Amino acid sequence: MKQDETMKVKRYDDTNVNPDFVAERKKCTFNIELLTNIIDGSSYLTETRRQAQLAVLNNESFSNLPDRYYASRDEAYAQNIRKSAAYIKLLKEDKSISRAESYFMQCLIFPNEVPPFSLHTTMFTPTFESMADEEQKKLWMPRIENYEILGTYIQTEMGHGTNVRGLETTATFDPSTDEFIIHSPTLTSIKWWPGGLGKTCNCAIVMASLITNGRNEGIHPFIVQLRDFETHEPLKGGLTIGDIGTKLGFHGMDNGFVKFDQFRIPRRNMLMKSAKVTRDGTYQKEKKLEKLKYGSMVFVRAMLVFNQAGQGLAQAVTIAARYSCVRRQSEYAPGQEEPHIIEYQAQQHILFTELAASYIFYIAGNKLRELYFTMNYDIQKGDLSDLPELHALSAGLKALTLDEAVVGIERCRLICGGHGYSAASGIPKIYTEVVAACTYEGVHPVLYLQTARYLLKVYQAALLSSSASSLPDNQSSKYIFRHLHSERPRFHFPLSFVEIVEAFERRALMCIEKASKKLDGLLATGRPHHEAWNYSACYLIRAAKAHSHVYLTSSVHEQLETVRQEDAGVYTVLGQLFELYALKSIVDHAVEFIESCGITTDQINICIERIEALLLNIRPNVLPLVDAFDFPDRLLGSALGCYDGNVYQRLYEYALNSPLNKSTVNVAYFVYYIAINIS
Ligand SMILES: CCCCCCCCCCCCCCCCCCCC(=O)SCCNC(=O)CCNC(=O)[C@H](O)C(C)(C)COP(=O)(O)OP(=O)(O)OC[C@H]1O[C@@H](n2cnc3c(N)ncnc32)[C@H](O)[C@@H]1OP(=O)(O)O
Ligand SMILES: Cc1cc2nc3c(=O)[nH]c(=O)nc-3n(C[C@H](O)[C@H](O)[C@H](O)COP(=O)(O)OP(=O)(O)OC[C@H]3O[C@@H](n4cnc5c(N)ncnc54)[C@H](O)[C@@H]3O)c2cc1C
Repeated sequence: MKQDETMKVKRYDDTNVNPDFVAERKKCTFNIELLTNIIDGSSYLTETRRQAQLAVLNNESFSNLPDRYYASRDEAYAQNIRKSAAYIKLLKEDKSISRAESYFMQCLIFPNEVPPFSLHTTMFTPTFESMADEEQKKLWMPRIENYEILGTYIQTEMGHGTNVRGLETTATFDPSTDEFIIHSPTLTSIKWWPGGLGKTCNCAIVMASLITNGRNEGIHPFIVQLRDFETHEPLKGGLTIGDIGTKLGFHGMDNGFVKFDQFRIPRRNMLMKSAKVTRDGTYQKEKKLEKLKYGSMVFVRAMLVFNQAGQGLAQAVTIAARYSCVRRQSEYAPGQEEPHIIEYQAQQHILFTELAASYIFYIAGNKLRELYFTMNYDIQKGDLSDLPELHALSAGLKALTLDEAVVGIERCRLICGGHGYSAASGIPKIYTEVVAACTYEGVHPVLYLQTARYLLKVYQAALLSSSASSLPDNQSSKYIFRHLHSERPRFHFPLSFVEIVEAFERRALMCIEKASKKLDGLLATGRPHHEAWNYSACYLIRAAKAHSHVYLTSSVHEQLETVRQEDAGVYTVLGQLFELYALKSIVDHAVEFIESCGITTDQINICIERIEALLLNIRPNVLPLVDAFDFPDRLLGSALGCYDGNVYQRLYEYALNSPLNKSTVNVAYFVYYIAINIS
């Protein structure tokens, strides 16, 4: 990005700050900047992010409507298109903007929004790059990269989402014209949901069943032009396209539908890296590369851990923490001033456990992102050996962290009392965006079952081997080999960090063993595999969740070991958050830990006591810990969560801006009530 040397990156504006906040911030015991660097991934990324954010704040084309929460759906969409146009213009003009910079800019330009063009960058382009052959890339990529082509990813249909193999849309090869005919044969086969399809994108990757020489060869990707590049009108020849209507959130996004009626595309629009249809209609495929077609789903799932679970929960926690340090309520001691609600242990228990979770998801999410890019490098070169691991890990972690994050966001809203229910708190918007991610890119029971499928395979392999040496170091399931044939240790309380990680591993191994036994038991009664699998689902899902918890604890523990060498203050606070998250999970799943680690109910009670001690330890640092997330006020969009803590003034301004306050007597009231009463 072209840097403006005159722009100085200032962390926060320290003028006009609520005196309660000034006092709170003085209690800080650690170096906030260092912690921010850890959350971002490095000091370089912190600086990159701040420069990118500043560029957005200083650019008027990215300004929002006077108040985003009062926008109608039309206004929200129009605003997103206006900002998208300015953003894409900027990316085209300044080719030096890096991927990370553009990502940071996008987050602030579209706070808690998935903008209409986002499928172009997150799914359309990655799928095309991964599935097209070299000649196709040469032909299409220049127009994709300069946004002349704006694409979406069309997979889900009205009748099928999870079962990709069950999709009904067909792409039938017609050798007489050298074309594929894309067709929606039924009402349920209408493509439904793709982001940006309704009004915005002019092209798409369409997933459809390939039929040639009368044979159905299964689901394949095709690049399809949907709209005219000049007029933006849907192309003639068999397309009905539109927006699917209002949803729980995503108001600024045109999720769409498309019905294909014998719509023709050239044969070479089939993406032909791993499979192709020749001019005479012969189908050829490279079996080894078949699973590449699932690749963009793996990418987005892996990114959602830090981007939605980590960041979404961290934003809600920031808002709830700041508000809790301003809000005073109830008589704590007779005759004394009402305390800030942060002083109530009940408040602290919810707030600090969610604070801890947000740090865990952020840090583990960053590690998963790095792992994805490392593994994907080989995968794209044709070595798919890491794909099962990456698929299992990203599926399980997407599911677990988002499951926990949405509950956490809602808990944060609840502990803000009545004002949490106002859109002005910013939390409802965060919730509706993050909860969408629990559905898109795969519903969670299904994803957990994918992870479990992989775990059972690893477990079977471990039963046959006594050493883990056959597994590469980066395999998150290595502990299965390590612990299967080793003695369970005696755990000491309070648990050390190393013991915490081993306890999670032992619990996961037990859950995997139980799932395997359950499945084998059902198979032994003569049930067919699909039925035995279905009636083992509860065990399998428990195993997948426990395994995902292993990754969370072990990757954050690894980070802690690095921090220990660097800074004692940061190590202490991060250690407290790690311990709090881990102990709360142990208490929440006490039965599994008692059974797998040979610990007693008394020792669970020690964990409960330790949690209470940790709440006291964390209390002085609560504002600095959320300040370390370094969220600009504009990103949070919250009257309760602003850096300066001037909550009441902002709430009042928000109410005064309500469109209902534009008149003293509302027209509808006049027409339907006063007028009728008068007559
Ligand atoms: C600092 C800067 C960084 C920059 C980062 C950028 C940040 C990006 C932020 C992200 C923002 C996100 C915005 C996104 C906007 C919304 C996008 C929404 C898009 C969608 O929702 S698209 C539709 C998604 N649909 C689904 O997810 C459907 C779910 N269903 C499936 O995935 C599969 O069909 C299912 C359930 C896995 C089963 O399929 P099936 O055919 O039945 O397969 P099998 O079970 O028989 O398994 C076959 C075999 O394949 C393996 N498998 C399955 N899936 C995958 C996969 N994805 N990858 C690899 N391998 C896979 C499976 O394990 C089996 O293997 P075996 O060896 O056991 O046979
Ligand atoms: C905001 C949003 C954006 C989206 N964007 C896109 C997009 O850009 N492109 C696109 O193609 N799609 C998109 N989708 C669609 C999304 O990917 C699907 O909704 C999702 O994959 C789930 O499919 P489904 O809706 O058909 O649910 P179903 O598959 O019908 O599942 C319904 C429920 O049935 C149960 N179930 C189903 N199958 C199983 C099973 N095998 N085992 C156990 N339980 C099962 C689960 O409880 C599941 O929740 C989007 C969806 C949303 C909400």
